[in-house]
Amino acid sequence: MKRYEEKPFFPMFIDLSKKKVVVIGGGRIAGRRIRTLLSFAGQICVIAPEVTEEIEGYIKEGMVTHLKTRYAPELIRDADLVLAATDDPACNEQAADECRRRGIPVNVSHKKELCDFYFPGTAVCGDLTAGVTASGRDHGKAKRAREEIEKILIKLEEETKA
Ligand SMILES: C[C@@]1(CC(=O)O)c2cc3[nH]c(cc4nc(cc5[nH]c(cc(n2)[C@H]1CCC(=O)O)[C@@](C)(CC(=O)O)[C@@H]5CCC(=O)O)C(CC(=O)O)=C4CCC(=O)O)c(CCC(=O)O)c3CC(=O)O
Ligand SMILES: NC(=O)C1=CN([C@@H]2O[C@H](COP(=O)(O)OP(=O)(O)OC[C@H]3O[C@@H](n4cnc5c(N)ncnc54)[C@H](O)[C@@H]3O)[C@@H](O)[C@H]2O)C=CC1
Repeated sequence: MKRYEEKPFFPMFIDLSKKKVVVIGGGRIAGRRIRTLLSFAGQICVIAPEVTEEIEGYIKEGMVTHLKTRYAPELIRDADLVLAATDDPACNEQAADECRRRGIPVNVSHKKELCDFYFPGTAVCGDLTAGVTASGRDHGKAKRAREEIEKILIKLEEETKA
């Protein structure tokens, strides 16, 4: 697929509240993304033989469902969105291929060139939601921008309330 790298990704705000997001892998990165997605997604399913304590907590609380197994193509059949976030590049790439065949948007955490969308830094405050990306070139900068935006959103919310 051709990548129009001279143009930034369009920040589209999509309704995930009735959608199923499947996260493949249950490590640190998966945990960070799930933590964000909990505010947005209707259903989150994790596919991984082992998960971190953080994710285990979400599962116990009923916030996330868990398929305690390795990735297999049939497990993502009913997914609306997929995050391939295992530490096994071959597995992530296989999942990305399967998603392309099925027309499911996929994020591949070890290789930005395979991402249909980047995972943004997010800030939510009242009705205001912001997402930020550094176009895949500087996640640290995206994080700093998100932190600054968060402060602005909090300030705006307080001003609106006053
Ligand atoms: C391209 C992108 C694709 C995608 O969507 O996955 C991608 C790719 C990669 N990130 C890597 C590493 C780290 N990423 C972070 C953090 C964040 N990364 C996020 C997004 C993205 N990361 C996408 C767009 C990036 C952009 O906008 O430029 C954020 C915004 C959202 C989120 O992940 O929640 C979040 C900040 C959230 C916030 O705080 O707001 C940290 C921690 C830190 O910076 O503190 C580390 C250090 C490791 C660690 O400690 O985890 C590596 C490994 C290579 C390397 O180390 O460089 C790759 C792979 C590659 O570059 O090919
Ligand atoms: N995009 C980003 O922001 C970042 C991406 N990365 C990349 O993300 C990937 C994951 O990193 P971490 O979460 O730190 O790894 P981790 O080692 O904490 O977790 C890996 C997880 O993948 C699971 N897993 C392994 N093989 C699997 C399979 N076949 N099916 C299902 N689950 C499987 C393991 O059980 C474990 O839960 C790495 O490839 C790394 O290169 C790393 C840092 C930041």
